[in-house]
Amino acid sequence: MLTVRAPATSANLGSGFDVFGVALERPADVVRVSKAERTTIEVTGAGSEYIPEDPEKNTVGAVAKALDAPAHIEIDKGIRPASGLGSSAASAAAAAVGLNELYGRGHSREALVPIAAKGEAVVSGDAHDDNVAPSIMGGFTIATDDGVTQVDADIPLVACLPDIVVSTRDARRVVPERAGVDQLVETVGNAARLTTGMHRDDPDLVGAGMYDSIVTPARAKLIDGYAGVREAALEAGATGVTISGAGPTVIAACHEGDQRAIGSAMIERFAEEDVEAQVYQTRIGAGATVF
Ligand SMILES: Nc1ncnc2c1ncn2[C@@H]1O[C@H](COP(=O)(O)OP(=O)(O)OP(=O)(O)O)[C@@H](O)[C@H]1O
Ligand SMILES: N[C@@H](CCO)C(=O)O
Repeated sequence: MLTVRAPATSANLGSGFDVFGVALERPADVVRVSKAERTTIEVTGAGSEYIPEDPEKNTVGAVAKALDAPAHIEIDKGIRPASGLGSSAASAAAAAVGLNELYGRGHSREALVPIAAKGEAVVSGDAHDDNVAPSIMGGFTIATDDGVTQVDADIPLVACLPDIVVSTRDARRVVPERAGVDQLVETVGNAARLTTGMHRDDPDLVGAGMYDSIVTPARAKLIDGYAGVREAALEAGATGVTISGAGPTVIAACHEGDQRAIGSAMIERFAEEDVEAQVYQTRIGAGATVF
């Protein structure tokens, strides 16, 4: 038997829709895999009552199939589903890393990314890699059709998860089909600033690069109180704030020592909308770890 801890992730970071992602130091899923004749799945932990154990419907089932690695897979969820924190991707990433090792398949971490993404296709209809890439490889990742570029980065973050459910499938329906040239120019500039900020471990540059005027405003309508929470986080010292993945988590970049004040401000602002929320004081962290 093998045990793997795979971290939550924050995809998009505003200017990098479907491309950028970061691994978060916490929360995480813990997945145990043991060889079996056929794949069976057991799920416990956060939101487990909403997660199917049928291998055709759980992200880890698709991964076991792709690796031709039937197994009994126990998933202990530390990441609530439909959170915008890459919950379904973390399980898929953990299964890919664990089954690859258990069956000695010999794939590199980068080669496991498209395999884990097959799990994402099961739940969102699309095999995007921007959550599985950082969950497997750690740090800041740039996932394109040509592969993944990974940068080790260290930026303090605050992830505020409100008690609202937004499924990736629904959040993808509101993404605008077109953008103007002005918006594209602005987005390229912000994405470049964010990438440079990651290389320099510079929270100001990363925060400034998190601004996006194309996808985020359309999705903000699915999160009660988003504009006020963003404003409150910025007033409390955040260097940038955006929607994490497809939402509803709101993610803020900041300087060391500012996380507590920012987290409290975000929770208080959600409370004014009668929305309960929880905060993770976190930072960019490592990828899946085998025990
Ligand atoms: N192992 C799994 N862990 C979590 N959710 C799963 C898993 N397998 C299948 N699902 C299903 O996936 C859906 C949640 O995935 P979704 O992509 O909407 O959210 P997310 O993974 O938290 O967020 P995001 O991709 O926006 O960061 C739920 O319907 C859940 O039942
Ligand atoms: N890039 C994806 C991440 C969610 O899985 C989205 O925003 O729809």
